[in-house]
Amino acid sequence: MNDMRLTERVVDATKIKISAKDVQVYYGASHAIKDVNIEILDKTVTAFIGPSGCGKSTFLRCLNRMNDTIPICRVEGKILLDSEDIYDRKVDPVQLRARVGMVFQKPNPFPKSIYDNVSYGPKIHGLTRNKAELDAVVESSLRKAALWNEVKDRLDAPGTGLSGGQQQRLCIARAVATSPEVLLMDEPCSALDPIATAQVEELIDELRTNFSVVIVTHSMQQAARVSQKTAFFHLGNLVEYGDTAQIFTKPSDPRTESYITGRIG
Ligand SMILES: Nc1ncnc2c1ncn2[C@@H]1O[C@H](COP(=O)(O)OP(=O)(O)OP(=O)(O)O)[C@@H](O)[C@H]1O
Repeated sequence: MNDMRLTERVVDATKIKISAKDVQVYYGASHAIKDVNIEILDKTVTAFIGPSGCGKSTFLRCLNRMNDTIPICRVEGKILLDSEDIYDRKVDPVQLRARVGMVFQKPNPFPKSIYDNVSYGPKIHGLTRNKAELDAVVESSLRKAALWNEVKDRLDAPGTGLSGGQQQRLCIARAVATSPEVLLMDEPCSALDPIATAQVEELIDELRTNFSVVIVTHSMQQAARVSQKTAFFHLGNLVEYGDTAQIFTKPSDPRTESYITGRIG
């Protein structure tokens, strides 16, 4: 944990972006998330950590209703984005996912050009009026994803032809192209080499100036490097949630302490 930069970290964001209340998730009869309450701040990176199978990804997927796509999955409780209940009947999940974007473990660009990968979201959501505006969104999204300089001369080349790290930054560009308010990242670096991981981590830090970022990670070093807030999950429970520096140096629950010292998980 030599590269932890805990003391540099100041949490100045106070606006609550997502508020989850008494959330339960079931897969059939199996109770995967138990009574989770959490308030996720705007313009902050929040890390979800915990042993394999503790429910990190399940809970992350609740935040943009990705669990809707799993037929046996049932979500109870309330999740508010700003003050709007995202499970309300009136909410269109497709529109919601433009506001709460997601980046997955394995880079998954569409089998289309780099340009088309990034322009797809703004096009289907009607966010631009003409080609010049679309070009501008594609460029600014690729810049936000720190990829523009590497691809600006080959926007028509297939996205799948990029390196793994570039593909993941393309997926980040695709997610930010719809100007989301929240970006969910499910182990976004697990398929990347250390150099690409460092680039994506640096990017995550920049992204929080514009978005609330929630990242699931298996790496405690990564959680310590990129996040200001950390939530520790264990057996479907949110055991402890607080400032990253506090969680890693003075956890208040013995289960958190066991995990961060390597005794469980
Ligand atoms: N699609 C699914 N159908 C049935 N059960 C599932 C499904 N997805 C997850 N589960 C179960 O829900 C529990 C939580 O899984 P989840 O993947 O959310 O944990 P996790 O903490 O993200 O794990 P990991 O770190 O291994 O990715 C586990 O018991 C898992 O087997």
